[in-house]
Formats: sequence, structure tokens, C-alpha cells
Amino acid sequence: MALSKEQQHSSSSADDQQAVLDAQVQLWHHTFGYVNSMALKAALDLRIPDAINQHGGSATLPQIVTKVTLHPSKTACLRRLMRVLTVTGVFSVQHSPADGGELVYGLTPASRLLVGSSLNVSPFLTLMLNTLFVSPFLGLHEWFQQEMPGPSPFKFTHGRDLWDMNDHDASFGKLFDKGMVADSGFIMDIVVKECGDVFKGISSLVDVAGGLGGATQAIAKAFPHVECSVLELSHVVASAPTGTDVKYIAGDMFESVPSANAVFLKGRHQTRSMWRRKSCLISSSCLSMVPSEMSKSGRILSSKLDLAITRLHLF
Ligand SMILES: C[S@@+](CC[C@H](N)C(=O)[O-])C[C@H]1O[C@@H](n2cnc3c(N)ncnc32)[C@H](O)[C@@H]1O
Repeated sequence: MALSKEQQHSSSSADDQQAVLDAQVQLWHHTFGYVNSMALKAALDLRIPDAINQHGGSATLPQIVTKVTLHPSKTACLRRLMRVLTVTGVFSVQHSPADGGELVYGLTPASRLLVGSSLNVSPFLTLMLNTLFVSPFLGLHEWFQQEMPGPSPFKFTHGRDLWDMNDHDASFGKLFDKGMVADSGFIMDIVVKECGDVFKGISSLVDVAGGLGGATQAIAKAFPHVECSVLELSHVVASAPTGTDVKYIAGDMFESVPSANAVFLKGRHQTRSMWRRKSCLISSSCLSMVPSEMSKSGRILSSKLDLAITRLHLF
């Protein structure tokens, strides 16, 4: 049966209202998106994943409270934090008749990556959620108003670049190095298993800007015949582990890169852009990419895992 004009009008105005409400919800998701990040940061800082893990992987709020440092008057607030963290999938939640109807919070595949000694990405997430990393985003619009070339958003906000900050602020430097080691520990396990072919036929490798050598240690362990070294700034090398098969060399990659038949780069955009500058300098030494060896693995390495491997033949 055909709709009357009035019915058609009221159904289209209901559709319009729904569209407006949907649009508002979309904006609210963007506006309050930071609440998810900050809730995760609070959970990490309060060590809530560890508290749940210590209870065998699931715990009620009173059980969690016994393990975290929290003022007793804030227990009810913690319930609200847990609501955000369960809605976003960091923890699971269910009613437990056995616990007097208390909600029981459990680890999910995501929060299992926040506990234990292996494949634990907490130090990396804690680093990325640190105020020094987050605060440049609050002034991003001002950074856009400055002429290029100019400082990075990090330097624009803090007055010094990331590497200078690591050197200047020892506790941030420690947090940074620990975060990168955790990231390497996680990703290199997969790289070695999935992309081990990339390392075949290499007898020496230098990890340029390799941090404390988390990635190199994993390569050295998986491929003991490869002589591995790390080139890093001197203040990083000063706190590098000793007594391992990996050799740590203090230096500046823009000045010289130790000779090796493979150069390894792992890092985020800064490392890659540093390398682009460097590759111009070393191209006369015959830079030889080996695309065939990077076919399957190269795709994973550069896009999914944000990691770049360049194989060089240096005469
Ligand atoms: C994003 S971190 C990557 C660390 C490591 N590759 C990893 O993934 O765990 C970049 C590293 O580059 C180092 N770095 C910055 N400038 C450098 C330079 N001129 N020469 C050598 N290393 C440098 C920093 O100290 C820092 O450890």
C-alpha cells in the first residue's frame, strides 16, 4: 500500500534526524577518542593487567584493588575506568554468581600482551602514551602554521629533538630505550620466524641506530653464524648490555657506518628518514637492494610491521 504524503514526510524527517544523530555520534567518537588512550595509560600505570594476571587471568574489582596502589575512596571510580577498558576490548567482563554477582574482569588477547616476561608490549605503549609524546599533538595546528623546513612537532613543543631529549632527560631516555627493546622483542620473534630468509647468506650485519640492540640480540640468537653489531649514539651505548655476542659501537650514522655485508634498520619514521639522508652518502659504495629476497617478507616488514630491511654490499 502506498504511503500518504504525511507518512512520507514524517519518515523522511525521521531519516534526517537519524542522520544528524549519527553524524554527531561520529564527531563524539573522534572528540572523546583520547579517553580510550588515557584509560589504557591509567591501566598500565596502575598495573591493572598485572593485578588481573596475578589472580590467574580474571579478578573482581575488590581483588584488583588489593593489588594496585589506589586510594580507597577511588574504588568506585575504578569501576568506571574498567567500564571504558571493557567496552574497548582491553579486558573482558562477566557477572559471576559465584562471586556474589560481582563483575569479573578477565584478560583478553589484547591485554595478554601487557603481562608476563615475553611478548609484553607494555613498555612500548607506556612510552607512546608518555606526556612528552602526547603533548605535541595538542599544538599540532600551531606547528602547521610555521614555514617549512622547521622543527618536528616534538621539537616545536619541547625545544629539543627526540634524541637530544633522550640524552638530556635520563629517565625519559631509559623509558625510550626500554620501550624500543620491548617493541623489538615482540616483533623480532615474528620476523625471525616469518622472514628468516632475509638473513640467509649474510655473515656480518650492522644494526644502524639499533638502540639497546633488542632486534640485533634476536638476530644473533637465531643466526649465530652472523657477526652482529649495533651502531648507536654514545649515551645509548653506555647503557647497552655487556657480555653478549653483539658488539656495540658508539658513533654517528651520518659520519660513518661500520663495514658489514648487511645493514639493518628498524625503527619508525625518524630512523627511515635518517637513512634516506645517509643512503645518498653511501650510494657510491654500491648500494644494492635485494628486492627478490624481500618479496613476501619485505611487504610485511615495511608496511605491516613498519620495519625496513636494506641489504647492502659495501666494498
Ligand atoms: C626509533 S629508535 C630505534 C631503535 C632500534 N632500531 C629499535 O627499533 O629498537 C631510533 C634510534 O636512533 C638512534 N639515533 C638517533 N640519531 C642517531 C645517529 N645520528 N647515529 C646513530 N644512531 C642514532 C637513537 O638513539 C635511537 O635509539
